[in-house]
Formats: sequence, C-alpha cells, structure tokens
Amino acid sequence: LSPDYYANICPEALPTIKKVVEAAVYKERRMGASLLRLHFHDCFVNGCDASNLLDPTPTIDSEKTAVANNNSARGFEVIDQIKAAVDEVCGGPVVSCADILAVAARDSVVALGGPSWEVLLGRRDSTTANRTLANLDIPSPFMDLPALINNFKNQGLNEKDLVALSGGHTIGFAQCRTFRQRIYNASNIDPVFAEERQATCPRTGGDTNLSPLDPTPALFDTAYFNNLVKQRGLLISDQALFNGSSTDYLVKIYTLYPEAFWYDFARSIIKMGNIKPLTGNQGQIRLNCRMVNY
Ligand code: HEM
Ligand SMILES: [Ca+2]
Repeated sequence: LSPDYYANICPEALPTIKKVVEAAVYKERRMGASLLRLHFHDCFVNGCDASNLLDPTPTIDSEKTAVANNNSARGFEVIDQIKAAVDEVCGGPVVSCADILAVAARDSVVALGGPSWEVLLGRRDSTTANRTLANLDIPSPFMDLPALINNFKNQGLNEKDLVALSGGHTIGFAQCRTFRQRIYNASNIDPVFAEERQATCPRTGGDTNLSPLDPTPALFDTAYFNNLVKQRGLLISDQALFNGSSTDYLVKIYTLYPEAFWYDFARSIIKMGNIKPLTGNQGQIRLNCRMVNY
C-alpha cells in the first residue's frame, strides 16, 4: 500500500471522496461516526477488503446480518454515493471500495474535528464475505479487558492500539440493547450517569433507543477518556479500559494530553488499515460496492 497509489491513475479521487463525506456529515453529523465504524468492521473481518459492504445473495454470506452489524451498521448509501462520484471523475472503476472505506473514515474524523493522517492505498476488494467470521472477530460490547486485548491481538494490534482505537467512541451513538446490562447491573459505574441513561433505556423495551457514546458525540475530542476516568463509560467494553488494570495509565495519558491521543489514534488506524489487504491481482475493483463483479 502507498499514499499516492491514485496520484497518477486518478488525481481527483481523494478530493472527490472528501467532498461527498463532508456533504454527508454536514447533513447528519452522526454519519461521520457510522463511516468510521464501517472501516473498523471491514478490517476486523478478513482484513480491509470491503467484505462488509456485500449484500446477501445465495452465494454471498453477507456480514451485514452478523450480530454487530445487524440493524446497526449504517452509511452504506453514502459509500454508494462516493463510489458513483469517484467512478465518474476517474472515468471508470479504478478506486476500490476498501480504499473508499479507509479514506472516508479519515475524512469523517477530520470533519468532526479530529486528527488527520495519510491514508495508505491500493487495497482491492474481496469476492466473498464471511458472516461466521464477523461474529467471531468483531468485538462484543460485553467483553472484559482480557477478552478485548486478546481480540485485538488476533488482528496484530496491541493494548495501545486497543485504547487509542476505542477512542473512536468519542463520536456516535449506541443502542440501549448494547449497554442495558451495564446501566442496571454494573458496580463500576457513576450512579448519576447510570440513572441518566436509564431514563432513555428501560429495563424492558426500547432496545433501539440511542444514547451518545460520550457527552459530545459530534465532536472528535477526548471527552470519551475524561468520561472513563469518571466511571461514565457507556459500554462494558469502554469502562473495561479504565477499571483498575493495565490500560488505566493510557486512558489517563489521553485525558492529560489530547495530542497524544491524536497521534496514537492516527498511528493505530493506519496499522488497522494494513490488516491483510488484497493487492496486485488478488480480488477485484468492484463496480458496485454491494456486489461482486460477474
Ligand atoms: C474495542 C472494541 C469495540 C467494541 C466492543 C465496540 C462496540 C460498539 C457498539 C456496541 C456500538 C453501538 C452500536 C449500536 O448500538 O448500533 C459501537 C458504535 C461505534 N463504534 Fe465501536 N466498538 C469497538 C471498537 C471500535 C473501534 C476500534 C472503532 C473505530 C476506530 C469504533 C467506532 C465506533 C463508532 C464511531 C460508533 C458509533 C456508530 C454510529 O453512531 O453509527 N468502535 N461500537
Ligand atoms: Ca473485511
């Protein structure tokens, strides 16, 4: 992978992606969060190959219905828009859907006030998807720290990557069903915060009601980490990062030095973007991100 992969083939590709992302985020701030999450959910399942964009067919074991994605992953229409715009400006399908996901994630973070980084490019798109693997490899919000560390380790990512990338939860929302257990049963939670969240997440029903993942869900800032220190993490997996164990110090560092979070997030997301890319003549450049070329 290289940062100037499209410099000669299609110099307008990256500016075009940026424009569409900016318009989508302007229309709905949450879309920035949703696009960042799509890149993560792609890379954790068989590498960054846009496997998570494939719609179900008799031969495609779509990841869209895996537990973590079902009625949750969003932003597919924006990816379609980007793909159409980029193919138009490039005069054909030269930019892969996997690269579009990586660039859209960066442009989303920037649009919400976060750090920028140079995206490495040249990934190609898969011809398959794997729902079973998505269920195994995308981490669950109910995991404790050892499980999270192990999950990231399986992707070649370390504890620092885990904490830095979890900082992605500085933007966006979660559904009641993902944090109900915590706000009713946990002991490592600020009781005032628990009660606040309970107001929109009842014990029964309201499964899809949304809560912000941190107090400023449309701003890429360090409020997520400030919250963890106050036992105001929304998900069990969020609070696990600051719960009297080995990652506490990293959380503390990010609250004290926002630039350190900026720097580490950028470094770790580049590392995540390098997970098992298809290159050379592997895979294909899809014509439609939702379908394998026939
Ligand atoms: C560490 C393990 C992680 C777990 C267990 C986890 C779990 C979750 C869950 C349960 C949600 C809410 C989904 C819903 O209710 O529909 C969510 C949302 C989100 N996650 Fe994660 N996540 C993790 C890591 C990451 C990483 C590494 C990133 C990106 C760098 C990320 C980015 C996001 C974003 C931006 C949202 C909000 C999406 C939206 O509002 O549409 N997460 N995550
Ligand atoms: Ca993938």
